[in-house]
Amino acid sequence: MTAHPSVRGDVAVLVPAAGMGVRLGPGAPKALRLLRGEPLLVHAVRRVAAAPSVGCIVVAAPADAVDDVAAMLRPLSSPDVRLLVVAGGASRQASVALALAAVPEEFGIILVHDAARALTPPELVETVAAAVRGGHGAVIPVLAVVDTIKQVDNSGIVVGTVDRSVLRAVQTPQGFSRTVLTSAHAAAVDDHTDDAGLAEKIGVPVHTVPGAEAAMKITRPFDLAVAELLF
Ligand SMILES: Nc1ccn([C@@H]2O[C@H](COP(=O)(O)OP(=O)(O)OP(=O)(O)O)[C@@H](O)[C@H]2O)c(=O)n1
Ligand SMILES: C[C@](O)(CO)[C@H](O)COP(=O)(O)O
Repeated sequence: MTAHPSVRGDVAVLVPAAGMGVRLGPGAPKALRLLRGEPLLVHAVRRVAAAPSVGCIVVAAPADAVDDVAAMLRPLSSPDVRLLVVAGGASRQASVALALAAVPEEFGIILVHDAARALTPPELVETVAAAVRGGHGAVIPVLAVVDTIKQVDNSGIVVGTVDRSVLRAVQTPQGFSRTVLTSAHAAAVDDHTDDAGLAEKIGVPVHTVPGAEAAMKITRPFDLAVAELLF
């Protein structure tokens, strides 16, 4: 991955971690489930904190686990990286909004990540931060789509084949100037699966950078097994 010059500590990263992990199956909230003996959230925050640009991390934890999560993450904080934990909300978007409200005023660049992308390399955090620092108001990491994509109707019959050359699979962290992210959330009228979708809604151009295979989202049991192997 390309190395970028970075400015130590000018970036805040929001880590929504309040989801239940329904698709992963029964158990603790997904961010607290273990990968090689440590919670997914610990893996994710450790990698974010290792990115030189990051000066603050705000985690949105399950509401009944805020104190436990703060204690769990305390060893990852340092004089260079402030760590805050707030209670998350009923949707990812609500959790991001609650974390955003807690970001100290001095941070003008804000990235939004997923605890579920536990193995995201610090270099990807740097790449996204550098693109925002370079003047893009909204930045997302993307990968090419490798499968053929079909559109189907309600009975499962194929309606057509989509041109995959114009499609991208979107990852996190997604990066924003503070103004764009706060305006996008303030204008939100319905739920979106990512923050760039909110920026699109207010007419902000969204810049893409190359994603990373290791930034895969752990969603289903198969993904957790893959992450164990990748580790
Ligand atoms: N109310 C919610 C829902 C999701 N998230 C977070 O948003 C990220 C991406 O969501 P996803 O992978 O879909 O997690 P879950 O919502 O936990 O998964 P599921 O839909 O299978 O329950 C995760 O880190 C998750 O913890 C959150 O902070 N608050
Ligand atoms: C934000 C995200 O990870 C980008 O791919 C994704 O949209 C989250 O979606 P989910 O349905 O909440 O897993």
